Amino acid sequence: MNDVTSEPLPILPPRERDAHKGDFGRLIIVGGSRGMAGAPAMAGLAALRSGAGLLSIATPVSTQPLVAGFSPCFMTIPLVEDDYGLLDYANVVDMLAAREHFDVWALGPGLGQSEGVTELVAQLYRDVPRPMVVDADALNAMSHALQRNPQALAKPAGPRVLTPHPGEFARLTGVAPGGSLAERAQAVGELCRRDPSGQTVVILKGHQSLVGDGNRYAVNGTGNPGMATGGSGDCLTGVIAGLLGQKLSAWDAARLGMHLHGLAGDLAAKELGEVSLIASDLVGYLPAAFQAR
Ligand SMILES: NC(=O)C1=CN([C@@H]2O[C@H](COP(=O)(O)OP(=O)(O)OC[C@H]3O[C@@H](n4cnc5c(N)ncnc54)[C@H](OP(=O)(O)O)[C@@H]3O)[C@@H](O)[C@H]2O)[C@@H](O)CC1
Ligand SMILES: Nc1ncnc2c1ncn2[C@@H]1O[C@H](COP(=O)(O)OP(=O)(O)O)[C@@H](O)[C@H]1O
Ligand SMILES: [Mg+2]
Repeated sequence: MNDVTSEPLPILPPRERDAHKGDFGRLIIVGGSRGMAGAPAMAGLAALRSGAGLLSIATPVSTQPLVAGFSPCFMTIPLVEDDYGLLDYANVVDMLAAREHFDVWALGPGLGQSEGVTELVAQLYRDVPRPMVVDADALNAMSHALQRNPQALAKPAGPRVLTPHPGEFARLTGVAPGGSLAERAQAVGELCRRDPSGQTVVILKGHQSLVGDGNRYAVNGTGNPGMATGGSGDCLTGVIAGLLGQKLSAWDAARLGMHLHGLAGDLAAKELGEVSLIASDLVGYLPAAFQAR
């Protein structure tokens, strides 16, 4: 199977002298819940380090001040929560109303699992006409949505990049972790083809992460086991969203995002040693990874 670099990786165009933040994407991350404020924050920092123009994080009201505290660059949107700090149905209408305002959406980091989360994620997945990264608990929400509606992944209103690790992939597809590269690629292809409109790209993460769109497949050659730590995947979500905000296609943003995310992990491991790698190191080495290409 080809490496993600076998097909030339896209080069981000030089920035015009009169560029402004709107040129590089207005992103929204829907994530976070009580006890998991870090996940959307790591995704948000990674998105900004990857070049996004503007970033908002929509998160339950009790988590909002914690998320906002991670960076002065974060704008935050409070979401109605239930008694457990998880999203309430009430958010669906407001968030759908925002679907035209933001250029790129990323759903899931730290979102938690509840009826309200499943309802909100399933409707945003179907109706947002913009590129969207779907990760973590948003993938778990889509697993629940599929039980009610087997067509929940079909014909989304815009391009989708799904980023499951093997556990999330197994919940979504019933395909257990492991298997050969060819078997994993076949399972990824079947998941992509749940969307006959051909707008879905899937990254199956872990050692030898692979990306597919139902026709093309590629494996990522960067990264190391030092990245097997909480927050690494949240960071990848942010990188891909940041690249989508700079007008890369879903396929190109996934390939370049995987390559640079793993390169950042390799640079960090070289400097820090693999065992000491934490997700915020990954975020810190992203600028170097973007330069190293
Ligand atoms: N600081 C924060 O706020 C953080 C918040 N986070 C947020 O937590 C939420 C839950 O996400 P999560 O991935 O932590 O838990 P979960 O969905 O139960 O899956 C874990 C299970 O899946 C499996 N598995 C995973 N990888 C595998 C592999 N390579 N190969 C094989 N199996 C593999 C494995 O299952 P096992 O084998 O143990 O049965 C493992 O136990 C999510 O919203 C995320 O954003 C985290 O990002 C951390 C930092
Ligand atoms: N052994 C490994 N080698 C290379 N990359 C790895 C390894 N283990 C994990 N990763 C990478 O780290 C990230 C882990 O994602 P995920 O499990 O979703 O983390 P989290 O949800 O805790 O942020 C993925 O991008 C995966 O490819
Ligand atoms: Mg994850």
